[in-house]
Amino acid sequence: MADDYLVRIGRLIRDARQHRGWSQVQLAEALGTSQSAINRVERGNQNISLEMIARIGEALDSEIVSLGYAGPMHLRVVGGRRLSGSIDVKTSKNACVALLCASLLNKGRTTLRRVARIEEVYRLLEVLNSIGVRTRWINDGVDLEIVPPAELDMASIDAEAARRTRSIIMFLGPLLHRVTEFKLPYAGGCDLGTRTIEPHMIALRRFGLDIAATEGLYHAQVDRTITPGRPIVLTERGDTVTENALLAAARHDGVTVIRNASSNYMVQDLCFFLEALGVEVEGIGTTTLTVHGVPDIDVDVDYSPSEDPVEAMSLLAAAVVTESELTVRRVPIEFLEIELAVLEEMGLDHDRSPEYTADNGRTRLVDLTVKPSKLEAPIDKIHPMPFPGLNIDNVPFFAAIAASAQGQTLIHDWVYDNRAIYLTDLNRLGGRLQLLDPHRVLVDGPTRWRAAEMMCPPALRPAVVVLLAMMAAEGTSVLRNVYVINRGYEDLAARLNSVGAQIEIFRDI
Ligand SMILES: CC(=O)N[C@H]1[C@@H](OP(=O)(O)OP(=O)(O)OC[C@H]2O[C@@H](n3ccc(=O)[nH]c3=O)[C@H](O)[C@@H]2O)O[C@H](CO)[C@@H](O)[C@@H]1O
Ligand SMILES: C=C(OP(=O)(O)O)C(=O)O
Repeated sequence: MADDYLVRIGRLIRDARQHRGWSQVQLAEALGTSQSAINRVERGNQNISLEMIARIGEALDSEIVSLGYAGPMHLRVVGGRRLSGSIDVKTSKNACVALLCASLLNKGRTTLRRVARIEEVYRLLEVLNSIGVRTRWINDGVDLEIVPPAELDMASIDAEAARRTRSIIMFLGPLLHRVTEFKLPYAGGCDLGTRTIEPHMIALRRFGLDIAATEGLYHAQVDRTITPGRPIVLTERGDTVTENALLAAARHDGVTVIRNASSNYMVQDLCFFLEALGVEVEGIGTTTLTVHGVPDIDVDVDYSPSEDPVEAMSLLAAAVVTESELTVRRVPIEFLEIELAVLEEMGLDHDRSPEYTADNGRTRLVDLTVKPSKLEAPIDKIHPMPFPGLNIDNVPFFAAIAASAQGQTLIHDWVYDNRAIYLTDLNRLGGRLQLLDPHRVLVDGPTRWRAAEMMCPPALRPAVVVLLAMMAAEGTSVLRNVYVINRGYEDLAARLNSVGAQIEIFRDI
């Protein structure tokens, strides 16, 4: 029995080490011991003290053993502090998840640079690992290396991890080229109301994919005699549906035309990656994409996803609500132009550096310095549109910004059934937001924010908006259960602390 525990603890340590991207030698050096000792520990052949487990956990920045269930993460925010200095935008959640799915197209090794270390990525890695894909963090845990097996083990899929993310839906496009029959758990994710997958089904049917949904599973069957032929016209200009169609087209032996395609940032990043795989894509950045498929992709590819415009917007909003001067570096400006035009009309004072190129060699970046400004409510309503409109995921940040402005702002989030409703959580912090209907919120500003203790709304962007308001509120606030924030932001608390915030992470015992 004791031996069994040693083996299990050894396995946990090995996983945590690999997750960190360390070799046994590196861990041994950090602990002042030998590689052979680490090897014995990982194989369960070494009695190990609690003190040693704690030291290993510390070295690997990972809690190896917790008492019972490791409780949810909470944040304690001491608000009213001004931010200052500069902060870098990380790579985007939405491109990273698409690229992880896209790695299934490739028989060779895929290396993705500076992948966001976020829960959404971790869930997809768990799923990939469970079906036999080897992944490891390299270069001090910064980059990710992905090597698919010759045959995928779909029967062993980690259904629990899969159900926690909607992005799993993007396995369909690549998988239809690898397996003729498979089961995939229903796509999950934030609670934003109904999110149909019908447009995905309609697009992928053209590649012979037939899906029956029963008992929490999509039962997929592929008829390889069916090929797209005439152009695929998407019924919605959605981001992931466009990506799924691209992923299916990438290995289709022929030319596929996709119309009403999203030209949003993550789609562009995926197109650049497909080009690196040798798949020619015409029309990148437009709503008609022409894909010259390559049936057999076997290359060692190295790609750097670009920076996240939604994280850039979040950081910019943090500066606005805390009335700070803050430089947000590596802002993908093309995907934030409309937001900035609206903010400029509201009176936001900011400087932009000359443009420079992201590591993908394509996306244009700037450094943006936001200055404390007297904001006025915009005359027109704030509402999203598919790119190049105001980004759907940036809309919630306008609720916090509007609350800082003088006057009334109408926010119309037509996209999601539930998301606008969560914005009224800001009222617990002194906001004056009136829900006109499930999609429209009238925000009265300016706001004298006050501290509060509350549960995180179960939706990523509204949750971050609440956190920003807590940063603006004098006193100590508590935000409970922040998994949804960690789903999309890497080390947000620590990074905000690095520019002057005071946010402490704590957990229930
Ligand atoms: C992993 C990823 O990339 N996620 C993004 C992606 O999700 P994803 O592409 O999965 O978004 P959905 O397909 O759920 O679309 C979002 C909502 O918009 C509606 N809709 C969309 C397009 C359209 O032309 N008409 C229309 O009505 C859909 O019915 C749905 O209710 O796009 C969303 C909308 O930009 C973003 O919030 C998500 O962050
Ligand atoms: C809704 C979002 O993403 P997802 O598609 O991952 O739920 C988001 O990023 O705000």
